[in-house]
Amino acid sequence: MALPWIEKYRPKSFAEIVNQEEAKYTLASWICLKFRAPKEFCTRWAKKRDKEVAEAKAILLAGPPGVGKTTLVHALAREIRYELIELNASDVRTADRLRQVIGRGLRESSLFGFEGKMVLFDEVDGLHVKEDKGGLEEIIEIIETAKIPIIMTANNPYDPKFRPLRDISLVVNLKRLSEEEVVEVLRRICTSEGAKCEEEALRSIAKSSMGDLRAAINDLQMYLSGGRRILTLDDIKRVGERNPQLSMFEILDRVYKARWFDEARAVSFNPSFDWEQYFIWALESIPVVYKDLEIASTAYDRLSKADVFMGRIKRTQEWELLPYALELALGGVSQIKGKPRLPPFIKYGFPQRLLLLAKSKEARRRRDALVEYLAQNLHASKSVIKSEIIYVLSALSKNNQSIIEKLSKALGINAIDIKSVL
Ligand SMILES: Nc1ncnc2c1ncn2[C@@H]1O[C@H](COP(=O)(O)OP(=O)(O)OP(=O)(O)O)[C@@H](O)[C@H]1O
Repeated sequence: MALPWIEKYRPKSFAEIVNQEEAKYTLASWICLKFRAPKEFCTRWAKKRDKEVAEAKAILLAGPPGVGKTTLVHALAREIRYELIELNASDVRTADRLRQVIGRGLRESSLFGFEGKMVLFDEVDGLHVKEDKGGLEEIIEIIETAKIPIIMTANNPYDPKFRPLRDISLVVNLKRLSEEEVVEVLRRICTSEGAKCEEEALRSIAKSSMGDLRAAINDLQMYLSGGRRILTLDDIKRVGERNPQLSMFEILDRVYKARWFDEARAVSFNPSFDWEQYFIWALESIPVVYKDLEIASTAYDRLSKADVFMGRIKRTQEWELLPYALELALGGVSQIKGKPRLPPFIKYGFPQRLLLLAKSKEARRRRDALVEYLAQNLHASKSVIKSEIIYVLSALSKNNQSIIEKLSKALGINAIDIKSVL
């Protein structure tokens, strides 16, 4: 099963993480000063004695995408043999949910001889402070009271709304990787994949990645997909200097017309590949491409299985399942026994579901404004407004035009538009 290379080559130890020495020293020092950690690890990495490190209640790793924030925390957990409880913004959506997940993680005893537990809040800047009611406060509360290491990551923690989080944490900045460092990692991957990669080709990939190692590794895997063993600068020029940002029409075309499984699968390495969009488009394009009912139903079956995997990955963060989901959704939809020869030009339609959403966008915006206004003024949650109040209001306003006029005035939206969403 082909694992994405960013997972296959994810560093397992501190030493394997390229650059980021400052971050490694700070993180290790904090752990060694405040928690239990193996002596050899502390001797090697805990080089800081600053007061601010010793006093930090939590660590906030900040830096651009793909420079090793998440990898650093995973490697740390492994080095000190701690079990990692990993949370992302969707787990933190409400304080209750967060308490539930953390509580369960901390209550359950560790198997496999872990020495302790630690928590990673990945991408805390993905929290929508306003909607994620109580999520931020709850993280702060957990940090204040926790007896275990709590580490967060963020691309941009400098937004004023995260001020309270910054105030109780030590912000550790990770550096953007240099072109040279990116080339070095790519070169190592080429060697272990048994591929001959021209130095200039790797340099070109590194240059366009702008220090994002994840993007660079994904690009390399895309260029070497389908079992290719040689990569030259010409190959890269042919495909396009920067990764081709494929439109959804091109993505579908590549999937359906792929000659072999890996070729279809390679579409996912394209930086513009968006799983959720692909799903919507594939769902509607299957009957356009496969006229034969049996073939179409096999394709649907595989797509739906992929969706089950994706749902499970989102819920449980079991990323090891990702290759299975992608292979079913791409290779599985593309390579079906008895599939007829496809015509050179297929008219993929723009999905009806997306069209409908686009058409109703303005109406939804007005409705959202109304819901927001009512929620604030009636001190009720948005879901109560949507499920109950709106209907009452709609019924009342039928015989009482003044309600509409008052709302129209308060919201600055004309009365006809208000009426249309009630
Ligand atoms: N400093 C590094 N050394 C070696 N490999 C790295 C480094 N940074 C990133 N990588 C590679 O890139 C992949 C992505 O890295 P990681 O998930 O840690 O990025 P990140 O900084 O957390 O990015 P994001 O903010 O987008 O989540 C890793 O699986 C690893 O293969």
